Amino acid sequence: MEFETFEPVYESILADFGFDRASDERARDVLAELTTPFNESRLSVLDGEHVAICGAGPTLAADLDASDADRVVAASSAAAVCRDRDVPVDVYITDLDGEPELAGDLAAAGTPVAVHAHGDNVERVRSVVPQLPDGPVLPTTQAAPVAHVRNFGGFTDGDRAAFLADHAGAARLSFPGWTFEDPDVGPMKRRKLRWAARLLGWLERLRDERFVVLDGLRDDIEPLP
Ligand SMILES: Nc1ncnc2c1ncn2[C@@H]1O[C@H](COP(=O)(O)OP(=O)(O)OP(=O)(O)O)[C@@H](O)[C@H]1O
Ligand SMILES: Nc1nc2c(c(=O)[nH]1)N=C(CO)CN2
Repeated sequence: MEFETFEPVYESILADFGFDRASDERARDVLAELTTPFNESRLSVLDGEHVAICGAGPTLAADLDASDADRVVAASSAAAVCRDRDVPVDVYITDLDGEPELAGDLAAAGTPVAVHAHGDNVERVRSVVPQLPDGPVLPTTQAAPVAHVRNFGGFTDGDRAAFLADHAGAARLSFPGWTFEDPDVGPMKRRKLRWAARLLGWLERLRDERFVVLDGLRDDIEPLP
């Protein structure tokens, strides 16, 4: 997705959470300084494939057992569940919120790691990114892309994973480990998951696909943009 298409939605997210665009831009610029251009041919493993976009909800382990996807994109701590179940991760998406060792281990194994910088994680970007090998790191932003820092659309790690897989040509997306109405998440996470649902609703319309994970929710989520 082009940033011009995403920008009005980004502005609504900023307004809803009270996030500051200039802080996102500063974080993006720090990430640009700490990284080198990512060779996007590394994402071609997703092209034409049925890609599982793994979320960190409580059903992930069981959903993985039942999944017939060709490829796995793991969002944040979902990658730890994949690792524990010996499910290989093809692409890892993170804002470095969880275990920083996961990003290091996956990048060391050559797995593409999409590292996201935003206004509230710049210190983690500064401490973790210099430890990662250059080639597998795909730097991302939710603000306007600059230099080699990319924005494929999306907000939370999970829905950004879906927008990235879409960009990489995935033929079908499924969503193991996604629970939008999760009683165990706090109010902030709940709000973020609402946005994730809206963003996935937008993406399924753009792709002319129906994501089963949204069944029963569509009447309830405000359409974007
Ligand atoms: N019930 C759920 N609880 C947590 N994450 C979920 C759930 N359902 C889906 N997800 C997706 O899984 C992703 C990874 O979740 P995790 O809790 O590891 O992330 P996080 O680092 O806090 O993510 P984010 O910062 O993007 O909110 C989330 O970004 C979200 O898109
Ligand atoms: N500024 C800012 N941006 C974000 C944040 C956040 O907490 N602050 N959280 C995200 C996903 O959890 C994605 N983007």
